Amino acid sequence: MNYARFLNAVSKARVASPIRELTAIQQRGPPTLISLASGMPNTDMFPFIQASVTLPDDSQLHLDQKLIKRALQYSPTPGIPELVQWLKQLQVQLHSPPTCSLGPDQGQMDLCVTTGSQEALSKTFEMLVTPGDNVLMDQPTYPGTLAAVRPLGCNLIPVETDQLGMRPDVLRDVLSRWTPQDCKNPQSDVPKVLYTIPNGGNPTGATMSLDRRQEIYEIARNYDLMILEDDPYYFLQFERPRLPSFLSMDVDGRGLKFDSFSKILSSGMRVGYVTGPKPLVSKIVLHLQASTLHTSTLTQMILFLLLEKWGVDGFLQHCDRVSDFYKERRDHMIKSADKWLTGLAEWHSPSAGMFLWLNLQGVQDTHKLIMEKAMEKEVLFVPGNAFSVVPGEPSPHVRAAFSQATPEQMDKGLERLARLLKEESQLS
Ligand SMILES: Cc1ncc(COP(=O)(O)O)c(CNc2cc3ccccc3n(O)c2=O)c1O
Repeated sequence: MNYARFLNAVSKARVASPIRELTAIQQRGPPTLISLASGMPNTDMFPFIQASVTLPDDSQLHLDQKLIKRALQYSPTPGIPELVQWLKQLQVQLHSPPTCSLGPDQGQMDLCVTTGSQEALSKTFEMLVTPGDNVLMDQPTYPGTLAAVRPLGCNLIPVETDQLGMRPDVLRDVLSRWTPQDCKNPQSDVPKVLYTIPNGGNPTGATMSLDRRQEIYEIARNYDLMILEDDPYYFLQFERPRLPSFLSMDVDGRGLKFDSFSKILSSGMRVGYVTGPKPLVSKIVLHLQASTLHTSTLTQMILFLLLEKWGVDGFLQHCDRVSDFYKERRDHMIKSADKWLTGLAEWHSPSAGMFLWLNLQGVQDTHKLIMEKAMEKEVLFVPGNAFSVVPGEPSPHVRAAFSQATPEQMDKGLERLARLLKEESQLS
């Protein structure tokens, strides 16, 4: 892979921060190392002596006086080494990335901890996108990604999805404006980046079939596309075994995988990790060095203590429990949808994630209906136009989340929506 083709001028101009490099050297150095280099504060002045977190089995994660001093101090930008190592081993065990066997400059698998996958996504678009670029995206898609990429002045090209995720036939049709040879022409405006949410898509709940993943990867090879695999719902796949990731089939080193602990351990801890080719992950690290410096050391330490205690098997058992929890809530939501919305809306039962994508019959655009009328009925959804790649495009859809509401609240909420739809149809 020629990674220089994908970096924009800003990212090419990023160089290592000498101070951050010294932090890394100092942290790797022997205890006998005397450093008068870094401006790290003296931890003796921090008013925190110990910290403990209690787990469901009443066991404790404990940061003693020595550990908490480290946890309250600056740490390496890519993440605290023990957490980075644990996560790399997790990726190898789950995905067997072909990129592990590539050389460092050829796309060897690397990984960086980020402050939520949202930070990784925004830094990645800021690394890859130049104003005027054509960028391929799931349609509809996650508004947080649209918020990150839209201001960069690129041309977002929607690629329709259905209940099986991004449609390869539509992708081929979109790309037919160019030829595969165009990717060898630096002057061509052929797209270089494809963004997709393969599991439990936000907002559609769609999970991409294996055939489509393989077909889309081949299209990406043919047009030399980078695949941004936004995957916060990977562990919320309700069926096992989980479907293979793009990371697991990435023989070229053309993918970046964005993982998150938000849906499985804590959204407020703000810990995500991006896995991908070393040349690109290194550039993301440089961007972090010039912005957040690193994800909270304290948060990383608490997370690592938990993962070290659980081990991979224990972690995956926890993920299975979480997945089963959302599968049961999906069942409640579908049962209520069948009861109240049959004939009024259409939907597909999601096989992952926490969202149901409702197509409201006879409604041209749900925005006004939801923001005004539904509020009167005291029920809230997200109107479909919030997820459209094309700004302001009307949508007959609403996104319903089954993550927090109780089964009774889901049932009452969909009943209220049904009543609203019936009233509207009588008025029209
Ligand atoms: C596809 C996709 N990619 C990345 C992210 C970001 O995850 P993180 O940074 O690792 O926590 C998300 C999080 N999605 C949402 C977040 C959220 C936060 C407050 C309130 C509402 C929220 N709603 O509705 C969301 O969908 C996502 O769905």
